[in-house]
Amino acid sequence: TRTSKPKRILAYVEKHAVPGDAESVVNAIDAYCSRVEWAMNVGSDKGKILDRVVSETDPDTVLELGTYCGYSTVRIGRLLRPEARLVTIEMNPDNAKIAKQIIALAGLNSKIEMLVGSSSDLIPQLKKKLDMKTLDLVFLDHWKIFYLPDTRCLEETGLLHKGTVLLADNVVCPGTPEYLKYIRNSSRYRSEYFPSRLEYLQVEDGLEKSVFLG
Ligand SMILES: O=C(NCCNC(=O)c1cc(-c2ccc(F)cc2)cc(O)c1O)c1cc(O)ncn1
Ligand SMILES: [Mg+2]
Repeated sequence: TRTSKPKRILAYVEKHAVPGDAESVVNAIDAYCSRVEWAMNVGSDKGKILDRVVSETDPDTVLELGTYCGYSTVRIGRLLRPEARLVTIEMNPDNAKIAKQIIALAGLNSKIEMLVGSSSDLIPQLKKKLDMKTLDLVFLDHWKIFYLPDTRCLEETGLLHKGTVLLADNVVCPGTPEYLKYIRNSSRYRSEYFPSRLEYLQVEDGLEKSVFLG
């Protein structure tokens, strides 16, 4: 069947990355998306901020909302300790299929579990499905209108603990106004904005880091 952008990204990664070398997978996707065709990966500028937050948090359990091709999944997974676990939720089954192959090529299958479906359906199941005690880090990068309802759901399902870090992509572009308004005005979070650039472009964007205070 006709190729899709995720399929073209996978083909490029298969050709240019070193199997088992997660860093080379990240670099291959960045090379393709900066030279050939733009794609909605968090990218290398915001990716460096993501790397710093992941390293400082040193999480045992991570939830990613919005896998797409698995760029940030691999970017986060490559920094996790062997016993740490990352669950990533992707709504689009075609994207999930590509992401699974990219995650496998990066050699990160043992740390990463992908769930395909809507975050609002799957978050309530996380607690029992994966014996998830609580989450140390949540990376929000799916549909921007879902950031707030899914954060409320995470609170209500008891998946957040004192110190859980929420890191939200695209709070400027495309923008997540309702989420920002809630999280910056809530006494249950301490938030900080990290200004950056939209992936592969000169447009402003940034990440919002919010620590749950319990
Ligand atoms: O997660 C689902 N889509 C990707 C979300 N991500 C984005 O939309 C996204 C968009 C942009 C972007 C920025 C500027 C621009 F001009 C166009 C797009 C950048 C990013 O960094 C993103 O992350 C999804 C959930 C669902 O329920 N059904 C189907 N798809
Ligand atoms: Mg994004």
